[in-house]
Amino acid sequence: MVCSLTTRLYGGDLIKPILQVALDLLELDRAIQIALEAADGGADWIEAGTPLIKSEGMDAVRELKKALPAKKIVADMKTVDTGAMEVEMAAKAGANIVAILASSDDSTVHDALRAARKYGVEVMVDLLGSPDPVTRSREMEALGVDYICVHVGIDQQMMGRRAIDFLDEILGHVKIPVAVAGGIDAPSAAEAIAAGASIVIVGGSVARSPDVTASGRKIREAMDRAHEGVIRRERKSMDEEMFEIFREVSTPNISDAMHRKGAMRDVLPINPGQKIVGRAVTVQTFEGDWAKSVEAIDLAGPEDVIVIYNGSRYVSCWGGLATQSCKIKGVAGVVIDGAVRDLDEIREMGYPIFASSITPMAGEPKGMGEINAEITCGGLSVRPGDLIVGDDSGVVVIPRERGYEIARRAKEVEKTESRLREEILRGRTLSEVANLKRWEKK
Ligand SMILES: O=C([C@H](O)CO)[C@H](O)[C@H](O)COP(=O)(O)O
Repeated sequence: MVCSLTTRLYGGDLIKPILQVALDLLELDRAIQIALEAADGGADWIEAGTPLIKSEGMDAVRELKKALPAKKIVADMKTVDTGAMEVEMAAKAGANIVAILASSDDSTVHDALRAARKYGVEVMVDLLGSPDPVTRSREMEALGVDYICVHVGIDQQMMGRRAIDFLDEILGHVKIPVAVAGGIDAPSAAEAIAAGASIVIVGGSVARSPDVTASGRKIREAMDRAHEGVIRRERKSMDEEMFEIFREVSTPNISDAMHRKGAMRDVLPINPGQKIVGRAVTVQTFEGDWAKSVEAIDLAGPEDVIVIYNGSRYVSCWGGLATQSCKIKGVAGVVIDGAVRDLDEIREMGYPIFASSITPMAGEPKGMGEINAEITCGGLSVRPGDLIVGDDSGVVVIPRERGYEIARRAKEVEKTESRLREEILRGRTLSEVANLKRWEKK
């Protein structure tokens, strides 16, 4: 669908779309550096993100204003009470715009507006979590706020919600400028401007990028060219998106996204350099009995990983012929809590197999056990349909009901690490960029 740009004429001048870069990190020194790079990349406004404000207080606003005196500083307070107090503190620290929550009581909005007018700052109202955003945005406009922010929060994004879908609901219902925030990247920034947004708020796509300036420029250019016409991207299914992300991120990223959980013990790659992503087809067998393991090949497909509990380190339930059969069938890979053999053949085929031990001795096809029951593999419970990702660091299990969410969160971990790596390459130590001395959990 081609969206034509809604030209917004305020007082006769076409308003250039605003790029606001949000600094949602905990360390102020890193935030200042990223802000300077974002300004070089075309950011018009700089936002002291809520996590930064919670971590550093109003020093976050003070130091950003000091570093970039010519830029508008937005304090994303997400105020929900004591409107005047929070606006006053942000204004006195140097903020030009203060963000409050639309879900706050009208008394808080009135109080915030009174302080805003007194201290010469503007108020942006964030629709995050509003049960009736259209009605509430109209009410906020009537109360006199300066901007409306259509916002899908980071946790909501991890569940698949997109700000651009939500934006269409609001535009056309208010006359004041509308901002959009929530997982915005260059294509969705262009879509937002073409749909009629006046302000695009970007956090992770810029602030967690190894090259902040280049990422900012890319979004700036997309916004400035939106008037040429934008093709709104067809959304992939959540399953497609999930598999795509799991193929991109590492098992350490995934484990971190699950708060350092989900890794199998003593199950390692037989063929280094291989990656597997798939849904578990589980096999419960007994020492050396390889019948059910092989029968599982008949049930498994290209997006499946056969996960076997055989329980013996000394009798193999898997070898070259089974691997050949899997490869021909196109099964994504095999994970075995147990022994494997015929390594020369398996390595020759370059097929992804993970196992806990190696032996030349096989057992018998007795047919004991079952397929697609819940099993324990590598010390973890694995249910049919759970997501399995394996790489040179090992194998992780993601509960099937959290697959998409964990994929998205792992992608955020990967983005954060890419920025930290850049700062280490510039000469800082890991403990400095991670500010370990401050955040060691006592
Ligand atoms: O307001 C934000 C969020 O609630 C964390 O405080 C972010 O600044 C906003 O979502 C923009 O960040 P991205 O979604 O990473 O672009």
